[in-house]
Amino acid sequence: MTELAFEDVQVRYGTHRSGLTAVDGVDLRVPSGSVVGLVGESGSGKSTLARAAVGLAPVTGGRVLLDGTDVRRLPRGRRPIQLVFQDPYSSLDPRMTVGESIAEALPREVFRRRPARRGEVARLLELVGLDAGRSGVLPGELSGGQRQRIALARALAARPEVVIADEITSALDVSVQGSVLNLVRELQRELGLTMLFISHNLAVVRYVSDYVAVLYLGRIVEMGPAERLLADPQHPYTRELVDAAPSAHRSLLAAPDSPVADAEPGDPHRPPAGCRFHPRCPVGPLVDPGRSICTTVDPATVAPSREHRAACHFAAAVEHTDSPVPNSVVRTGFPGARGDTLE
Ligand SMILES: Nc1ncnc2c1ncn2[C@@H]1O[C@H](COP(=O)(O)OP(=O)(O)OP(=O)(O)O)[C@@H](O)[C@H]1O
Repeated sequence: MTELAFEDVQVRYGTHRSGLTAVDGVDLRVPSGSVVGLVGESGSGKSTLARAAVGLAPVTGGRVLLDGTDVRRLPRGRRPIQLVFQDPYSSLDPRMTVGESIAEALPREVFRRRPARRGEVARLLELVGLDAGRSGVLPGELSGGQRQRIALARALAARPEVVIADEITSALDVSVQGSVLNLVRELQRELGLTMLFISHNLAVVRYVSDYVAVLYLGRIVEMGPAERLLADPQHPYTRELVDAAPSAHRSLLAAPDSPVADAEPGDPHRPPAGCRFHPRCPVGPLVDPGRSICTTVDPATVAPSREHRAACHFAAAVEHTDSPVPNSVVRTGFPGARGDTLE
């Protein structure tokens, strides 16, 4: 079992003058064997963070750590972090049979021995709920849900310690989303995987996650145990997401796969000064001009409790909107950032 940690990670695209900082100082820990759900609207940097973990996006600051070791220092040939994408076509070659695609991802010593290779492909197909006899079909002959199962099998073929699932059910019919999510949960538990599960759909995240982290304009604005955070969101942005999501009483499958908030998303090319959320915040200077601190001072994460934290000067005021005392006096890191613990 392995812990994944992002330590003050920054990802900047483009040049100094014309670029944008898609991920800006993210501290996030995915404890060994647990699922952290990462939510946030389109453009908040979710995929960029995922890609940074596997070297597909440029880490321009901070570090990504696997059990304390910078992923850039891992021995060559080791692929302990596997990324599964929304569109399985991006990871499956349409000209290769699904068996070939899975085999290709096996460790070299297994791939070289034909009987072992065959046996392993059959085992992986069964693991993801498909008939081992289907190894000869092409991805185009399969349904979207089946292709996503193949993509999962291919990711697992590499024997990862960490799986990052990036919107893996978003492109699927609502009718098959549930079965793929169930499979993901079963595999994660059975194999003891550490998982970062990315989705813009809060109902989906609620279903699979032990912890939830909320990303807004490249920054984590709140993190905590899933149940607690969703039942009692501290950051006004998280509250917006929770209010916009289908209620827990409604079926997951009935949940519309819609963005979690309707408001105009922030522009990462020109992030606002102070708190990045202040131009749309329902408890900030828009409603109370006395709260000008939000336009000038970037809020650190504040701690209603050790496990559950929000980066808001007036986090407590989300519930008690008359609270006059800025919470920004309490400055601490997120769970997992530099030695803090989630347990
Ligand atoms: N390769 C790239 N070059 C330049 N800018 C990029 C690149 N990839 C992403 N971006 C920009 O970085 C920001 C974050 O994008 P990212 O795809 O990480 O967000 P996201 O939260 O995953 O959104 P979505 O849910 O729409 O995929 C966006 O403004 C996006 O346009």
